[in-house]
Amino acid sequence: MATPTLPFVPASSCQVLFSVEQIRERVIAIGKQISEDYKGESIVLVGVLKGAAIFLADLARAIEVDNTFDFVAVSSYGKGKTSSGAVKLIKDLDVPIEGKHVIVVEDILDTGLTLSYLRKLMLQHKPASLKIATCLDKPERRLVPIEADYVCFKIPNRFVIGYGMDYAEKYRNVADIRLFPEDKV
Ligand SMILES: O=P(O)(O)OC[C@H]1O[C@H](OP(=O)(O)OP(=O)(O)O)[C@H](O)[C@@H]1O
Ligand code: HPA
Repeated sequence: MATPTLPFVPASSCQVLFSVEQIRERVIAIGKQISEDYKGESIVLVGVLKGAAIFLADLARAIEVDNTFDFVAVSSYGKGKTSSGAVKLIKDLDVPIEGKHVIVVEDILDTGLTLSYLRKLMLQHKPASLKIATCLDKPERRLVPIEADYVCFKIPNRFVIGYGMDYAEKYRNVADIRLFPEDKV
């Protein structure tokens, strides 16, 4: 028997948590903060595919200090909304980060498993410094102790979509950030 597929939930039926304007304001503020913190330095932004691609694109343009970017890819959530707990590296860095000021850029810090795995991995490359920037932080869900240095918004324990964040690979293109209905997963 074929596996039943859930009906598609249109993004328009999901409640807006943060509007395009609210996101823009916070990204600009974080970009400004980073520009002050790294005045006179060069930084490497390391985006975590795929979710962070859109936040990184906006953040990089809000940062005034010299910056380059690279991407890594890890996976733990697969097609669903719950983490399998096992983080796998799918794509490594393309450029060396030894001796560089690195900021890992994430769309969301949830259980912390992804970022604590990545932090260890990045530290093995001996960067001059390592910080974390995340668009969203869901502190109630944390399973391992890790905090971000730059956070656009702290959110409650609800599954969100949009601005790069997916449910089963969909909704990444939604321009704002929305709550995914709890009864639809
Ligand atoms: O703090 P955690 O519980 O580890 O969750 C955060 C991670 O989960 C999502 O990635 P996902 O594996 O869904 O891949 P994606 O970026 O391609 O959506 C998100 O983009 C973060 O990387
Ligand atoms: O709330 C979420 N939405 C999308 N992806 C995620 N990865 C961890 N938490 C989330």
